[in-house]
Amino acid sequence: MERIEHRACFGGWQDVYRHRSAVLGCDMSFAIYLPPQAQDGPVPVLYWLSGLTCSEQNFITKAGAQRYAAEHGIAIVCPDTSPRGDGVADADGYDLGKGAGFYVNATQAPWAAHYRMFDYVADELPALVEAQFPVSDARAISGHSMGGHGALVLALSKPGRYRSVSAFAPIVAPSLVPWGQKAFAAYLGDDRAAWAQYDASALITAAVEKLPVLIDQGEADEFLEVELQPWRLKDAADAAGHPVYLRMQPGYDHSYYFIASFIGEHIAHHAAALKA
Ligand SMILES: N[C@@H](CCC(=O)N[C@@H](CS)C(=O)NCC(=O)O)C(=O)O
Repeated sequence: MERIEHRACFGGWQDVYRHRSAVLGCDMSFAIYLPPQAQDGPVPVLYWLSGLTCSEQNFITKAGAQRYAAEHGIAIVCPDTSPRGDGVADADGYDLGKGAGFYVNATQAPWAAHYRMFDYVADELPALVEAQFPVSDARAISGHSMGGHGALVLALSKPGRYRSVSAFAPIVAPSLVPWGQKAFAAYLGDDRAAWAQYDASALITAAVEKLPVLIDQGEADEFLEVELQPWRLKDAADAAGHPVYLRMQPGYDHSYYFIASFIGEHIAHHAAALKA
């Protein structure tokens, strides 16, 4: 593992590392913010999953989260959104292939060789982070859009792994919307049972652990009606008695201006659970 960026930030450090991922079979970069409290002992970790077209850079340069992470004494780990490198399959569109891993374990050629972002985020990355940095095993997870989908699916399908979960403008029903249908058909084939394993609105009907879910969604989000449809998760959760707090935010679009506006509240939400 090699440190490739190191910057002082709100009394802590915003770093980026490169490492060899055995799960993905390629070199990967991830970002980690270590708050000032990490100098005195292990701190809890929030995992942030970004959306389509992003790398580990978008969140650390645009969300303004470090101020709140420093206030609450929480580390933030941001993985990339897909496997990377010359030997890794890709497609022309921005919504499939590199930058669009959808946090699934692909089963179909040519994707299955490297696209195993579910296992990478659930297991390999936390094991590495917990072995190498002054962090505890108290974990929270959040994300945006495709990353909101990833955060919801990971929290719903790995009971006990995370103490809290939230999302910004998540893709909540990938099996039913164009972004998800394109990616799932490519990565998982046409077996709808395989799709359901990665569909938060399907998973929430049978989740054994009822972690409260905080969601912020901009009402002026250009992807709201066709790709996001957060009411699908809310309706399924209400029917299952699973607490979902869906906050519709007038005027906000899909961008990091929206994320920056509410990230402080999300970090406070996670801090309450991580320190309980
Ligand atoms: N740029 C794409 C949309 C992709 C997009 O909005 N990506 C979101 C996540 S789904 C994002 O975070 N973009 C990068 C950024 O805003 O920094 C398009 O051509 O329609």
